[in-house]
Amino acid sequence: MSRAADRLKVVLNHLDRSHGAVRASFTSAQNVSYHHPQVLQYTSDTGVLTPEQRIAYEENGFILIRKLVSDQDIDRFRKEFERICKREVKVPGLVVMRDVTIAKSEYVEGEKAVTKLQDYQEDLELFRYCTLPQILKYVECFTGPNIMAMHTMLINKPPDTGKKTSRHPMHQDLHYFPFRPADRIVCSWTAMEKVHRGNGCLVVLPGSHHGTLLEHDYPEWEGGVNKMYHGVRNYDPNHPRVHLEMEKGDTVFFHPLLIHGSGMNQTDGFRKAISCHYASSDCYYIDVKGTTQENISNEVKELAAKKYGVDDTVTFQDTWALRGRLVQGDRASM
Ligand SMILES: CCCCCCCCCC(=O)SCCNC(=O)CCNC(=O)[C@H](O)C(C)(C)COP(=O)(O)OP(=O)(O)OC[C@H]1O[C@@H](n2cnc3c(N)ncnc32)[C@H](O)[C@@H]1OP(=O)(O)O
Ligand SMILES: Nc1ncnc2c1ncn2[C@@H]1O[C@H](COP(=O)(O)OP(=O)(O)OP(=O)(O)O)[C@@H](O)[C@H]1O
Ligand SMILES: O=C(O)CCC(=O)C(=O)O
Ligand SMILES: [Fe+2]
Ligand SMILES: [Mg+2]
Repeated sequence: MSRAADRLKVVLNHLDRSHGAVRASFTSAQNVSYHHPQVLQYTSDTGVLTPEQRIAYEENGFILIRKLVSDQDIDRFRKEFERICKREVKVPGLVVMRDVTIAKSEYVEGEKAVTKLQDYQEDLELFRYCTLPQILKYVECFTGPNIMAMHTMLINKPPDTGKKTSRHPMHQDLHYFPFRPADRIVCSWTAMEKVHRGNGCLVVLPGSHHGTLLEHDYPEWEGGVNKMYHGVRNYDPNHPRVHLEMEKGDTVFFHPLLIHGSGMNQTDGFRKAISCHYASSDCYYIDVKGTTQENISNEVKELAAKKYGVDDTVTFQDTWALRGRLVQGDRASM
């Protein structure tokens, strides 16, 4: 463990023994703690995360919990995914995204054409993922007790066609979110099968969540890039990278500023994962005009205009408020 972690651990032990001050500083809206320095910024003590796990998240910006979701649940999500691809169910608001090379070439039917389902919140069977008690138990450590499911995805990373478009460029998810504070947002990402370097597992830059939101844009990739797959413009190429190899049911929770992406799928199977971004319902919307998020906000509004046939009185924030679903506690400002 690093010296910083050693120091955190000493202070944490001290605080746990004293007045529950870590919890107090976390729940206070302003994070004002008059008598103690705020040692743990990212998690609260709900008795779920061990001190070691809290320190690890503090340092790394992610935490991996093995076998959190059962095989039975994952098999149900997979079945529902197949039904959706075969168009046996129609889900309001769902975006079925096809890989850019597939979409622009031959006609492919069924799940082999689908790279990602986005916004499955109206599908009761898939949305069950966002309400699983064992997931929410962890989510609460990051968001606090009032929890909204803000963004839902089922990723079906296709075998690469040779153009490397199955990659997802390195990015921070906060780029897409017009709400704050960032520390009260967390992504839960569950492997639906074994994911490894060969089929394009998640790649993370540990500790990058300590930085600020960076400028994002389309990477200059010769073979093309999927719609809205923005990447961080400049990140330190020497920053250590970690490939998150996971088994079916393993779940990673990560901070929205953590720089991450996924590599090419070099196998002939479709690499599946299901995810949900949660936020405290006490978060608030921000205006992204004049910020680095303006580019994605314009793309989303343009898409929303086409998809819902609405005009530009629908704001980037509205598109989020419409999709968000309360999963625990009370709905406040979101
Ligand atoms: C709201 C953002 C939320 C993100 C939150 C958290 C972090 C997540 C990080 C990400 O995942 S970023 C990626 C987010 N992706 C999306 O939000 C989904 C974007 N995709 C879509 O909305 C649709 O797939 C799209 C509108 C691009 C296409 O759907 P359509 O049903 O209109 O497809 P169609 O096959 O009719 O093709 C229409 C045009 O789009 C093109 N197209 C289709 N799939 C594409 C693709 N994947 N990339 C680029 N272009 C694509 C297609 O070639 C064609 O071009 P042309 O008009 O030039 O002929
Ligand atoms: N040239 C590149 N520019 C920007 N990002 C890249 C580039 N090549 C890979 N990446 C991104 O880096 C991350 C990790 O990729 P990684 O190197 O693990 O996969 P890969 O290049 O597909 O395969 P390999 O493991 O064999 O190198 C992914 O998010 C990927 O999109
Ligand atoms: O490749 C994946 O499964 C994750 C992609 C990702 O980070 C995202 O969609 O935000
Ligand atoms: Fe992401
Ligand atoms: Mg590489």
